[in-house]
Amino acid sequence: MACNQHEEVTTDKSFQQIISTLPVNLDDGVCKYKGFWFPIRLMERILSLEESFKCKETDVLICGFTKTGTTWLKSLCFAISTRTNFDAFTTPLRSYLCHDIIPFIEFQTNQEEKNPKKSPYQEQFPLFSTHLPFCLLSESVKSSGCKIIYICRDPKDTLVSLWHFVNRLGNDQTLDSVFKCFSEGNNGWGPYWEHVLEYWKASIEMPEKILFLKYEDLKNDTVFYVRRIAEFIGKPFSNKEEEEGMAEKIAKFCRFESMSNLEVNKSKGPRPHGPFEVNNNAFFRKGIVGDWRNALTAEMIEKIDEITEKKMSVSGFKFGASV
Ligand SMILES: Nc1ncnc2c1ncn2[C@@H]1O[C@H](COP(=O)(O)OS(=O)(=O)O)[C@@H](OP(=O)(O)O)[C@H]1O
Repeated sequence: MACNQHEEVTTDKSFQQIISTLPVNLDDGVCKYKGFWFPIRLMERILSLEESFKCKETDVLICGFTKTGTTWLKSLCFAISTRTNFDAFTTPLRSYLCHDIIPFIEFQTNQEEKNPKKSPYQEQFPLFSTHLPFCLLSESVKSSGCKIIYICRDPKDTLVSLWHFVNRLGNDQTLDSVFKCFSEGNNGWGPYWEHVLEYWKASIEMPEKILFLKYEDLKNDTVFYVRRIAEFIGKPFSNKEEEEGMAEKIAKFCRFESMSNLEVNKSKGPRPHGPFEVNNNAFFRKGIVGDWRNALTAEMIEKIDEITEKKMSVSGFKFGASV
């Protein structure tokens, strides 16, 4: 079976067989595979991608756990890749939600749709995205010269963002229940800490292949990271672009205040998003660092910090801004 950008995924009995053996949490609609939990409805697609997603040298895969800033990173990467002038990236970004320009590969459920739509921009600018953990990326992703850009975020902000998001989906869930699920690692694509650690370790082993970013760093100095991403994908800013202030223009256009105010991001939807239907504005809430202080209880903060310390301290990895 082939599953790449050009070929179609079909139902496979062996995938069904694997899925039937996986631990399942029916309350949350997730099953566990290779240490991570995934929505059952996406599992066949995920297995297929793991087996046969094909990458080219020129592809860039944008990766991140849910609610860590993938929408923002997509807009930045798209703008950086497509920039020839201001209109070249602002026109598409004014017309489409980033997730429609660069869809998550596991959300393209092409069992339902015979010919899954690939964004027209992907033909020209090979950007793809996924929430999948590093261990489930296909052999082709790992062995081809394709680049990976990963974003992570403070787990407390990720949790709070997730809680608001699930409520925007109409799943009336208390902070307590989302906290329990997140801290136990049972939510889709979780556990979060292992997700981050895998990419972090891989980025140290292969710095030329994986660029590891933090939401907080991007917030502190977006222009610096716009330049960093451009260099990483082999498209550094020319002297002329520097004189024109292109990196600054991209950072400014993609910042939360402008993206969340675009008509397409304010009012369009609902749209399919993996196993859910969601309005575009669900991807834009506050876009700040440290909002957990307004939501989490002292016990929750203590518990998340404790898990972070336990799981991350050996690696030397620290969440939050680098400086
Ligand atoms: N442009 C820009 N700049 C800064 N922050 C932004 C931006 N766009 C979205 N956001 C905030 O990112 C959070 C959503 O994360 P994701 O985009 O990864 O969500 S998703 O996984 O794609 O559903 C969510 O964070 P919270 O505001 O804390 O909920 C969004 O508001």
